[in-house]
Amino acid sequence: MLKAGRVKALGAMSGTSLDGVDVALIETDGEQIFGFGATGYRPYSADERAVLRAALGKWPGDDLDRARTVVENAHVAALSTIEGAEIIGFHGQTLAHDPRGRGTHQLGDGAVLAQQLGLPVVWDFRSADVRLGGEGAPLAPFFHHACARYIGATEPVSFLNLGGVGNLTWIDPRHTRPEEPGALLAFDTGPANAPINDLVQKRLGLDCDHDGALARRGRVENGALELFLDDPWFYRMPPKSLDRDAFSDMIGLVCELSDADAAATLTAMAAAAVFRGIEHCPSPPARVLVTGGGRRNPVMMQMLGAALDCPVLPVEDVGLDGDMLEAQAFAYLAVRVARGLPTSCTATTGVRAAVGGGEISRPR
Ligand SMILES: Nc1ncnc2c1ncn2[C@@H]1O[C@H](COP(=O)(O)OP(=O)(O)OP(=O)(O)O)[C@@H](O)[C@H]1O
Ligand SMILES: CC(=O)N[C@H]1[C@@H]2OC[C@@H](O2)[C@@H](O)[C@@H]1O[C@H](C)C(=O)O
Repeated sequence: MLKAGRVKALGAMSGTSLDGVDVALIETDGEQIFGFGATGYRPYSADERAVLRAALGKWPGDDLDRARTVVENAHVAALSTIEGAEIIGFHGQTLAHDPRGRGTHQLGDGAVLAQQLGLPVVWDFRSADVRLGGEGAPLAPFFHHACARYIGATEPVSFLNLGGVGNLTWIDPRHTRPEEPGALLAFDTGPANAPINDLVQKRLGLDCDHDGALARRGRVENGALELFLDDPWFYRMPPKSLDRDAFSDMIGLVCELSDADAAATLTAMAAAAVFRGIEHCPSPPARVLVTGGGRRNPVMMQMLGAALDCPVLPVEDVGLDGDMLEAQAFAYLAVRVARGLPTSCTATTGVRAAVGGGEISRPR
């Protein structure tokens, strides 16, 4: 049993951009955040990344031995650099996500980590939600609610994560519990950095359009942008979630364009997807707080700022760490699971009733 009151929880996240493992310590009772602690990052080597990339789209039962070893070893290496944790939240590496079909698949065995690290590990956060009819994603929204209260927000605010995929959480912080009706609305907005990374990787051998350098020199092709926004995804009501590669053929929309115009157009698509998403919110947020790697792309941030009617700010402006928010989220959610508190609800994943997702493995 986890001791009552505040605990130090360590979270680990390996996101859809396959860059590496983020780890972060937080102090929480599963409801309130009391403070943030040490953080760490363990990048995947080029070889490891290639193994993971080759495993994308695979399901349990497929041959995943090499990829599993990469994920588990990188997590043990990252997590063992941080001392003082009483419990670990381990997200794993999403390989496939098809909540209305085959389910959702995060690679990595929490029991192996518990054994190697000597601590209880909460993992497989998404499956229970999917079994109850939910999207299984996004799961950070309950943590975003706690963050909104931690920063003292008093009116509706949104958190926007710009990772490989984008996801948005609208929060009314006047509700004390995240599962209360009216407290939250959350959903994936659409593709964010993944198509830009794929484009510059394929054409130029680069990892990303660093600082938006390429997009800054390009011109947005409005015809391609309009075709993109015609996708039925944008007319679907939230909650809704995406697989990393769900929009991978959008690169086809920019294949005739120059490198700079293609990058500018894909960046505009990521921003327009957010703009469309905000229209689903119950009321306009007073500010949009941006987390994830996309907040470092000034072109994407400028496009968002121009399209939205409220300040669009990196989460650092309110004292949070935009590189670590997802790792912190899974630390927070681990404590909620251990305490029997829900981690998602109808407004965040469409699940039939609020549910606590996650399996707990203890060292033998
Ligand atoms: N300086 C920068 N300029 C432009 N883009 C950047 C910069 N820094 C990071 N990025 C983009 O952010 C991406 C990483 O974002 P992040 O770490 O939030 O993704 P993730 O957590 O793997 O994804 P997800 O949240 O979808 O699981 C990089 O792959 C890159 O595309
Ligand atoms: C299935 C899956 O891993 N989804 C990720 C992905 O990356 C961003 C977006 O799509 C979000 O829905 C989710 O991650 C964050 C951490 C979440 O669950 O909130």
